[in-house]
Amino acid sequence: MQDMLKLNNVAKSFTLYNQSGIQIPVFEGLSLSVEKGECVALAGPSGMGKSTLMRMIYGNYLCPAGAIDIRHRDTWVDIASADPRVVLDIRRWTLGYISQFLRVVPRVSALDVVAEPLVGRGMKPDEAREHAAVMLGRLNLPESLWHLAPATFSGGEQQRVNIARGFVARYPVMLLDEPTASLDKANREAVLTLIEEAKSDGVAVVGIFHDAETREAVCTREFLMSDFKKAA
Ligand SMILES: Nc1ncnc2c1ncn2[C@@H]1O[C@H](COP(=O)(O)OP(=O)(O)OP(=O)(O)O)[C@@H](O)[C@H]1O
Repeated sequence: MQDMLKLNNVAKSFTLYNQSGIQIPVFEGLSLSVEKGECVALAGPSGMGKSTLMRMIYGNYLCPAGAIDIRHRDTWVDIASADPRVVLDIRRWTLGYISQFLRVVPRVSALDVVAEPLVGRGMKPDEAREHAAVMLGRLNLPESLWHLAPATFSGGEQQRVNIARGFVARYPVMLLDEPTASLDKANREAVLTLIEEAKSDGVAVVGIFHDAETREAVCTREFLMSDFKKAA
């Protein structure tokens, strides 16, 4: 199988500049490869750096040591050192990220929030909204909410808008940070089906799933973060 993501000797510490420059070591010497169709669960106790690693892969946190290589447009690109314009192109076409919380934009309807990744790829807005409607329907979001801005939605409703937005366009690599955290059983099942479909399409998935049942249902392998814990 083909590798899609390769982390090589990655390390991370935080420096708290407003608290006497205290250093918080997180992990070091971390290497991980993820192939097409795999779903790797980042596992390990709280505070081991699971969310931090996700944000580094997405390019939100700096990567001070090592490389984060992603297969983008059939060439390997190191996100850790890539030009910001290249990172944006990677996010548009190659790397999707479903965080725990929806970034709510005032006055933009749920339908348009979900359609946006497709519009960003050049699809006509009406056609993109049709795809968005299908995805919101699959995630059981009541049609009465589709034309409202998600700011007033419940936690579970916002999470489903976020998931619909993440799955409406196909990304060859996906990062999922607790995608089922606020969902009931029926909606969790809907999300698991979307993840299974992505895997069947060859998407390489990296996820954090605190719920063991969900993890066992979709993950092909666990990656234990505590093996790379950096000593204080
Ligand atoms: N922006 C930040 N600034 C300073 N320290 C941070 C920052 N983000 C995370 N940390 C620290 O890095 C460590 C790892 O945090 P992280 O949230 O990645 O852990 P986690 O394994 O995802 O935990 P959990 O399972 O509880 O969500 C923690 O000690 C945390 O305090």
